[in-house]
Amino acid sequence: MTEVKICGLTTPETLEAALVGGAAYVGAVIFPKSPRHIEPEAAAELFAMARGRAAVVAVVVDPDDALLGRIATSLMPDFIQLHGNETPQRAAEVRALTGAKIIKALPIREDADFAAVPAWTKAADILLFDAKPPKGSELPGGVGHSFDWSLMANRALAARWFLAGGLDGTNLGEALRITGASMVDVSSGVESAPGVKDIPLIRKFLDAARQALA
Ligand SMILES: O=C(O)c1ccccc1NCC(=O)[C@H](O)[C@H](O)COP(=O)(O)O
Repeated sequence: MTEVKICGLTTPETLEAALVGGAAYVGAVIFPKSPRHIEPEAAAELFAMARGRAAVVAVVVDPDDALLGRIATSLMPDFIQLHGNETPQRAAEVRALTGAKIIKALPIREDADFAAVPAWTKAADILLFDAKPPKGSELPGGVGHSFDWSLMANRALAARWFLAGGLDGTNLGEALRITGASMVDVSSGVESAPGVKDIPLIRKFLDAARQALA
C-alpha cells in the first residue's frame, strides 16, 4: 500500500477527508510565511481528531527551542519534519527536546543533491525528497514543483523515504511507476488556491494512491 501524507491541513473538514480517505500521515505547517501556517496551539486543537487514525507531523523550518517547546507541549506530534537547513546534530537535539521522530526534507534538483543522504540515514527516521524551490522563493517547500523523478529510479537507499514535490491526482501513478516510491507527500496538488485544501482533490489523490497498487 502506498502511504500518503497530506500536508498543510488547516480545517476540520479537509483533515477529516484526509483521514477517511486513508492518509497515513497528516501535516501541520508551522511557518508564518506559509499560506498554510497554523499556530501550534491551534494545530493541537485541530489535530486532536487525528489521534489514533494517522501519524501527526509538525512541519518546521530551522525551528528554535522556544517554538519546539510550544509544539511539544501542545501539539505533541508523532513526527517533526525539518524543512530548513538543519544539521544531523540539530535533529538529535530536536528529537531530545520534543520526543518526536524526525522526518528530514532534502531538496533535490540533480544527482549531486543525494550526497546529503548518508549523513541523514541514521539521523532521521524518514527522509523526504522534495524539489528545490525556485530561486527567491520565500518557501522551502509546498511550492508545487517536481524534480526529475528519474533521479530516484534504481536508487538503493537504506532509509525509508517520501517522494514529494508537485504531485497531484493526475501524475501520481506515473511518479510511482518511475520512482518506485512507497510513501508520497502532497500539498499544493490537493488545493484549489495556495493554502486552500480541496476535498474532491484530496479524495482524488488518495484514490490514485490506492489505484496505483491495483
Ligand atoms: O507547505 C508549505 O507551505 C511549507 C512551508 C515551509 C516548509 C515546508 C512546507 N511544506 C512541506 C511539505 O511537506 C509539502 O507537502 C512538500 O513540500 C510538497 O509540497 P507540494 O509541492 O506543494 O505538494
